[in-house]
Amino acid sequence: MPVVEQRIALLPAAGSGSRMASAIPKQYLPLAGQPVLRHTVQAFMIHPAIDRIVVVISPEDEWFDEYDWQFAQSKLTVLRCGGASRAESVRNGLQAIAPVMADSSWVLVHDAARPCLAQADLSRLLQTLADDPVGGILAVPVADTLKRAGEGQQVVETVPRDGMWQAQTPQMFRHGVLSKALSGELDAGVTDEASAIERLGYAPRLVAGSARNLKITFPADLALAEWIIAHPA
Ligand SMILES: Nc1ccn([C@@H]2O[C@H](COP(=O)(O)OP(=O)(O)OP(=O)(O)O)[C@@H](O)[C@H]2O)c(=O)n1
Ligand SMILES: C[C@](O)(CO)[C@H](O)COP(=O)(O)O
Repeated sequence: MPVVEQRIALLPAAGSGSRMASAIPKQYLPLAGQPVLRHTVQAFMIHPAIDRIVVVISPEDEWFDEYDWQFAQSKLTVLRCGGASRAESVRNGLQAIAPVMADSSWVLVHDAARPCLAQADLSRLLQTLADDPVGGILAVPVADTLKRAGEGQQVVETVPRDGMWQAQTPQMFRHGVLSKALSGELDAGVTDEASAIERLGYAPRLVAGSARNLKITFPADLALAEWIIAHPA
């Protein structure tokens, strides 16, 4: 297969959802009548600038095949190569597609657990970074005052919030540099792709996103996502 420059959405979907405390992984919980993952796939399926969607699931996943993915068959590839951490799942996915990917291809890593990604936000990321030499991420400026807790959960400091942003996904980088960034030790400090890119000495660009692009982490987030899906921007 020829190696061509593409824009690939890589969706890590191999987590166990422990903070959700549900019987099934949160990416398969029902949201507006469909599993969470279907909404996430759909956001990239309908965007004309995305060439392929690669979903990384756990080798032990027993839920994915329970659903109909025909709607996305023209773009969708599923890889059962999820790892012990999000970063490992992303690295494994990158390695699996490497033989058919130009180093210059854009990879947009997006949490399967973020099903409310708006087309306008995705378009803004793609347009802002189209010629960027490094890449970047969707993010939102911190709106609350930040406190650092001590061992007894008492305040030890108020963290100045000027210039503080909350990272979201997609996180968009070239396949070659992202693969290099994730080839190092994936310790607890690598909680997103940008942190690995920063370790190479690069400065990813922050692209303003929306609080609607929430990550479903805790049970209450599902109700918020239901409202967001029911009230398109
Ligand atoms: N080993 C892992 C861990 C997480 N993820 C994915 O990375 C995204 C963000 O991770 P997170 O919200 O932490 O999901 P979980 O790890 O499933 O949640 P928890 O930390 O509560 O267990 C999710 O789409 C999740 O499926 C993954 O692909 N592989
Ligand atoms: C990648 C991410 O969504 C950016 O905020 C976040 O770091 C994922 O954290 P998680 O604990 O793996 O959900």
